[in-house]
Amino acid sequence: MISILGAGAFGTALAVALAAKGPVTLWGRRIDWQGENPRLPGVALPDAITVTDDLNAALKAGTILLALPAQKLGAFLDDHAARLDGKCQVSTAKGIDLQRLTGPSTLIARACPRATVAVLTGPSFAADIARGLPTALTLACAEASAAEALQQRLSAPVLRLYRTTDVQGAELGGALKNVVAIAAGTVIGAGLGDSARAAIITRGFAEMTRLAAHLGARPETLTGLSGLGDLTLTCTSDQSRNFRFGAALGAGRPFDTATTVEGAATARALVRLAARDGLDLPIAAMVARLAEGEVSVEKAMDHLLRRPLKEE
Ligand SMILES: NC(=O)C1=CN([C@@H]2O[C@H](COP(=O)(O)OP(=O)(O)OC[C@H]3O[C@@H](n4cnc5c(N)ncnc54)[C@H](OP(=O)(O)O)[C@@H]3O)[C@@H](O)[C@H]2O)C=CC1
Ligand SMILES: O=C(CO)COP(=O)(O)O
Repeated sequence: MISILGAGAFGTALAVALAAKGPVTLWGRRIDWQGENPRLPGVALPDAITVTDDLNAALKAGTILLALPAQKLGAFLDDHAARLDGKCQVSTAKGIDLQRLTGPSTLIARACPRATVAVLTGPSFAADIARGLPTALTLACAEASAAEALQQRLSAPVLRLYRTTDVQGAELGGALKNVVAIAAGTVIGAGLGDSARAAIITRGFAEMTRLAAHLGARPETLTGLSGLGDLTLTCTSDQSRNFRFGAALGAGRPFDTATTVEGAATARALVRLAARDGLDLPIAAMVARLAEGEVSVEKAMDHLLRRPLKEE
């Protein structure tokens, strides 16, 4: 049995895809809807999905997908560690915890030392998955045999999973691309053009790869679905909330603060990491300041352009 914890857009979309293979439990802390989840409008839920707010019922499954936002995951794991430990836990969160400065896999491993820890990430909008459009993702688990078993269990007719044992690389790809997507959105929202966006994507990718290698990831993982793949998607599509948030910043428009925008807190986490480890992460630093309203778009761009000239 599979349970998905977190009945947001992504948890619900994964439930729809996996329901093609068998029963799925979708848990939310507050289920105040019936039939159609307002976070994923226009999607009818198949009968194979049981929607519940009963965590004990959901935790009867051996495989647990954690589809919570990155900044909520740590406290959730702390609250429920005793019941979650020993299970196979697959996180879908794309972010770095601002307080603990780690990604989801380390949050799980610290809270639940006996758990099998995995990450499911890659270019995939919830709405695309839920509509049955083809999607390719990365399943990362340090234990090769568990990675293979999960790849089989979580692949579905239109959900094609590749596997890797580089958990750090896979989860950093997903977390860091959100920061670059905000920067790309800002460029477009401010009317700076497609050429400037290409520059931000490329230099953002260089920043992602540098940081990931520093944190022990394999650089080639970043060229896969979870890095380059998701970066490409998120920096070029209005479907992305991170991109839309950046576009609103760039255009000086307000943005709904209830929307999940993982890149904003992650950019702040990266600024702290950079200070801790003596790293140069100019794009993350710019996004953090822009998102906090500490600098204007003009000043931020000017600052990036005036950095010392260097080799590529
Ligand atoms: N949407 C997408 O296309 C994709 C999203 N992801 C990633 O998946 C993660 C979740 O995103 P997404 O589903 O889109 O976000 P949503 O904003 O759609 O939903 C977030 C969900 O998390 C729940 N939640 C928040 N805090 C808690 C908590 N403390 N305990 C229990 N539930 C909680 C919310 O419940 P409530 O309604 O009660 O607040 C809500 O159901 C993010 O890291 C995102 O980057 C990955 C790939 C694609
Ligand atoms: O991660 C995603 C697609 O792979 C979703 O991106 P947003 O959170 O920016 O909407």
